[in-house]
Amino acid sequence: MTTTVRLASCDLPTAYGQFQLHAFGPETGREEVLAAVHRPQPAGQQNPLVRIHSACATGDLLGSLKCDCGPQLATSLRMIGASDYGILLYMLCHEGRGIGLAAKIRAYTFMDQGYDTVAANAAVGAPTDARDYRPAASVLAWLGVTSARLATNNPHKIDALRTAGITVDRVPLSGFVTSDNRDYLGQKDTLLGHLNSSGAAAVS
Ligand SMILES: Nc1nc2c(ncn2[C@@H]2O[C@H](COP(=O)(O)OP(=O)(O)OP(=O)(O)O)[C@@H](O)[C@H]2O)c(=O)[nH]1
Ligand SMILES: [Zn+2]
Repeated sequence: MTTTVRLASCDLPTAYGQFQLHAFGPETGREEVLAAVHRPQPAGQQNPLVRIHSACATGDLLGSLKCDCGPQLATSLRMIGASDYGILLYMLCHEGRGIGLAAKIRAYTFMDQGYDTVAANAAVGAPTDARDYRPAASVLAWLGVTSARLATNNPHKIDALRTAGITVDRVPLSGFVTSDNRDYLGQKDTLLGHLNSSGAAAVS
């Protein structure tokens, strides 16, 4: 595995609050993780609210109703912006559960024919999930995070941080169900082992 290093930083005022941005990636190559840190009193709070968000151009940018990424991202940013210490890790390298945008779009055409999300990935020759969370753990280590409240329904993210020595409490981030994403959210629970992605109660 290549080492994840900080490539650039700046301050950024946003609709959700003031953030410090850091781009991380391998020493030679493209950036992989955008870290947005909201910490109004830098010396004070520990145990940040953390969201590790896998890039989803269709959901995050276009408002796709086929998944829950868009509302999960907006809700996370609202929660982080309202917190005393919060961190969004936007995983640029995790589009399509790590298989990339083109492969995800190809998989969507199979899902439109009735394939579930696992079978659709297989139909395009892609693994079910190709995400590596070690860069996210490296970024949190760089930020000095030793314990976190992680907003997720995905147990693999929790396991990855714990393996890296970070203490994790889970904050559920579910309930963003639409008629278009209902089947997919159910498949996340039954096929991918997620913790009630399709649950009724949304985090506010
Ligand atoms: N291959 C594939 N990727 C998808 C599909 N729908 C969403 N994605 C991608 O899945 C990633 C988000 O994963 P999810 O399983 O929705 O959620 P998660 O990030 O694992 O878990 P949470 O932390 O609970 O949100 C993003 O990179 C999306 O682009 C799909 O049908 N096929
Ligand atoms: Zn999505």
